[in-house]
Amino acid sequence: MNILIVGMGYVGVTTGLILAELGWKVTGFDTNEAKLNRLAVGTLPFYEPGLDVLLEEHSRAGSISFTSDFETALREHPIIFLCVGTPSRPDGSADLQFIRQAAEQIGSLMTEYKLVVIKSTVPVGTNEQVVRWIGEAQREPVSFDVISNPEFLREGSALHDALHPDRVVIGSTNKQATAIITALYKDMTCPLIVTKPQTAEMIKYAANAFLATKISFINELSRLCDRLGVSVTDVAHGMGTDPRIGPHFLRAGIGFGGSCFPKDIQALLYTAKEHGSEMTLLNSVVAVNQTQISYAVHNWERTFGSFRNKTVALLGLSFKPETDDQRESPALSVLKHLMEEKAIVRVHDPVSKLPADMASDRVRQFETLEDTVAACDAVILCTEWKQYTTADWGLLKESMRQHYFLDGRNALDGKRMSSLGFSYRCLGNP
Ligand SMILES: NC(=O)C1=CN([C@@H]2O[C@H](COP(=O)(O)OP(=O)(O)OC[C@H]3O[C@@H](n4cnc5c(N)ncnc54)[C@H](O)[C@@H]3O)[C@@H](O)[C@H]2O)C=CC1
Ligand SMILES: O=C(O)[C@H]1O[C@H](OP(=O)(O)OP(=O)(O)OC[C@H]2O[C@@H](n3ccc(=O)[nH]c3=O)[C@H](O)[C@@H]2O)[C@H](O)[C@@H](O)[C@@H]1O
Repeated sequence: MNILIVGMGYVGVTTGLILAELGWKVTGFDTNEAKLNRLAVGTLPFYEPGLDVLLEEHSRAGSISFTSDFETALREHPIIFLCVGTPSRPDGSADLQFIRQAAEQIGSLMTEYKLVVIKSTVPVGTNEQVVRWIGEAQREPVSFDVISNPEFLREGSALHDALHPDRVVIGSTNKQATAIITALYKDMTCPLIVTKPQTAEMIKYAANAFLATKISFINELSRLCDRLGVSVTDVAHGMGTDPRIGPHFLRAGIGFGGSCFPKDIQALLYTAKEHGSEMTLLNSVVAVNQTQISYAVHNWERTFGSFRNKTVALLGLSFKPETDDQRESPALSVLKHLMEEKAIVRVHDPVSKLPADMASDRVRQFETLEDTVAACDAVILCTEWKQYTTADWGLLKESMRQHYFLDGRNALDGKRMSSLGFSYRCLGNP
């Protein structure tokens, strides 16, 4: 079966490569020609471990290719996956303009049956809306189906997550469409959950909202742990061994960021408001996350003093390790705070670049960890890249002016750092 993927971002490229890996012939389309050109020569437009190898392999084998000719591609592919972005509008609602564009283009150009699969994260009711958009754009009636197939991969481990998902969710009311998508995923060993499109759409938002809730829960608890002299890491371990709670997403730190949790929570809250439903808990999840960075910074200031005119090494720019994605990155919020406080900031990230509008003679990015920490008064760890957690801090400390280590991800062993001579502070671990 030939599959056309519309939208060559993190999800589109990963989905395309996974489907190629499952044995299907895939073509990628994007309105951004520069992205297509890069992909066509085997270069990923973003950093994601392992995908480059698959891209090279499947490009060489001819199982994946890229095109900017949508009309021809549509003719040659019976199945179309929509993987375009669904960013937040200023009011928090999901902006469906890219979904609509793609749907109308499909409708206006299709001349025979198509199965449209919505992989993007979209609010409940979008599946029916896409059916209307395609139908209205058709020049003459041609049959088609639209099914929902939300994606649950994480950036940084996209390849593993997409190849070994915990479940595949399919929102479909049509037997023929369900049979086609089931055949596509026949080699996946995980449970296949077939449900109504609206339920599939809600499952995606519910999963992200619940994961974010776990993070805000542990972050709020970490503030109390700080006051009580209790280690939140030990508490998370103790509670996480209960299988009803689980050990994941209980790492306290400077909060969640990324292209999805913040926007998806806002979209769910907007849907709730639209339907007159109050989501008190989810509003609090947002509130905790929004105040977590200022909590962390003020906590550190109590140990370190004011950041004014101090030289600080800020480690990590991306919203989590193993990605170059800086969307809603807590690291950038910490950096903004340090800039407001007139600190001198030496920035490092293994793959992510300092945004040009944040660079100045007081804020510079350095290539190596050694250069970054040299003559610094404090290190602030914002993103727990392995390079930072496994570094030889005993050696790095030698070149620092003062020896404060402020760990925004509770990623290092506090006892060990103290034994190396650091004044080590993290969150919820007094
Ligand atoms: N990034 C992630 O880890 C995950 C994202 N999602 C969801 O998947 C969707 C895509 O997310 P990302 O891949 O991160 O987005 P992205 O922003 O990396 O990529 C979106 C791509 O769509 C392209 N595009 C926009 N309009 C188009 C059109 N009409 N035709 C063709 N291409 C078009 C853009 O040029 C861009 O390359 C979103 O709804 C997101 O919420 C779901 C699970 C994981
Ligand atoms: O819809 C999406 O886009 C995706 O959103 C998240 O994936 P992602 O945002 O890539 O990364 P996560 O590993 O979930 O981390 C999100 C944020 O939470 C933070 N986090 C995570 C876990 C934790 O215990 N504590 C914590 O602060 C991370 O540092 C990061 O800033 C979900 O985990 C995916 O299942 C989902 O598909």
